[in-house]
Amino acid sequence: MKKELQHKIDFKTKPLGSLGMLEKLALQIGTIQNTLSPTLNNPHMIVFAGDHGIAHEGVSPFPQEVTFQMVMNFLQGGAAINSFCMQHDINIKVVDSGVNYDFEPNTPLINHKVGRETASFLTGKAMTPEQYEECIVKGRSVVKDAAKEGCNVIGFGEMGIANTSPATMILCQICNLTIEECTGRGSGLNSEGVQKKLKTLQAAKEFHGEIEDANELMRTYGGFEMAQMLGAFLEAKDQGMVILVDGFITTSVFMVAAEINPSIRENAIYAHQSDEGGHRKMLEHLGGEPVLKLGLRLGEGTGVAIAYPVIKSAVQFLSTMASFEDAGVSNHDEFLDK
Ligand SMILES: Cc1cc2ncn([C@H]3O[C@H](COP(=O)(O)O)[C@@H](O)[C@H]3O)c2cc1C
Ligand SMILES: O=C(O)c1cccnc1
Repeated sequence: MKKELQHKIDFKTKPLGSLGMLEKLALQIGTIQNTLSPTLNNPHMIVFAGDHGIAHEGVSPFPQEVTFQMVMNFLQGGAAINSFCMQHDINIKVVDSGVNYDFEPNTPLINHKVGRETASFLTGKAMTPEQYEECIVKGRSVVKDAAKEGCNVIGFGEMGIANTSPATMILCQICNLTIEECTGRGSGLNSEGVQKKLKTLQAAKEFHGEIEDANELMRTYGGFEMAQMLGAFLEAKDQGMVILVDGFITTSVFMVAAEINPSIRENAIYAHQSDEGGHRKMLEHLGGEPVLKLGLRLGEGTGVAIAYPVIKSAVQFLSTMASFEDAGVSNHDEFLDK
């Protein structure tokens, strides 16, 4: 199929390779769907939210309650991710994976609460084995439901005050880097704040040591929203979906998914490169080329939603552009740079 797709791309009425990255995306999406005429159907953005015990250690400039306050904001349509999903007709769903707040029973949330917050990974494992397993199952079920609605392209977002800290621990372990090389400002720490975060994460690293097993790594450091996202990534691969990968936190989860199932990389499009320093290192590790580089450092899935129209353009040219033959355009190749 790859060869036929490349032929279809090369014989469109344009100089060879002139649509740049769109050509790579068209080839990838056609290969994922095993067709010369891929389509993107019912795009979904699933935002997982959860609270973190490590938030009490002063690793974020914001208090924990911002997690539930932002969840309310998502539900009222007022967050950045709502704006961009609305702009591009992306179906947004919000999951309470483990927020430290009692939402009203009729709140339009997917209620997958596993706990009120994880345990602080400074002094133990963030999750029990049972909580971790529950997260994987619940994350998978959200994607199964999206698949039933005809969704074949999906992205994930997250909300969880302090979650750049577990993402940092995961990066450090998988890429074999020092905590110093992986720690950044998160949602806006000043340099003094970064030093405090660094010391806390270094202490956690000393406490836990090396963790080779990917599931154990997520159970040790991850949030409920991150572990559910891991289940969701694995399910999206099993469903053959096009998977859109967002920023620093989401990509840390994706790296764990790629340790568990390396072939998931074939389905992944890296929406953007975040301004959080470690994100570039994650993309290098995965061998991923970001679609956009806009200096975003927000999360929520915003990079995915903003990149989505570009990804749509890749499928669009493949399905609607004429070939040289169709259009009667001459395709001389005497001086062609091949
Ligand atoms: C108002 C607000 C909205 C956000 N939306 C996403 N994040 C982002 O910031 C958090 C991670 O950064 P840290 O580890 O420094 O706490 C996550 O919730 C992430 O999604 C936000 C953060 C804030 C404050
Ligand atoms: O890149 C991200 O996803 C990110 C960066 C900083 C804070 N929150 C999210």
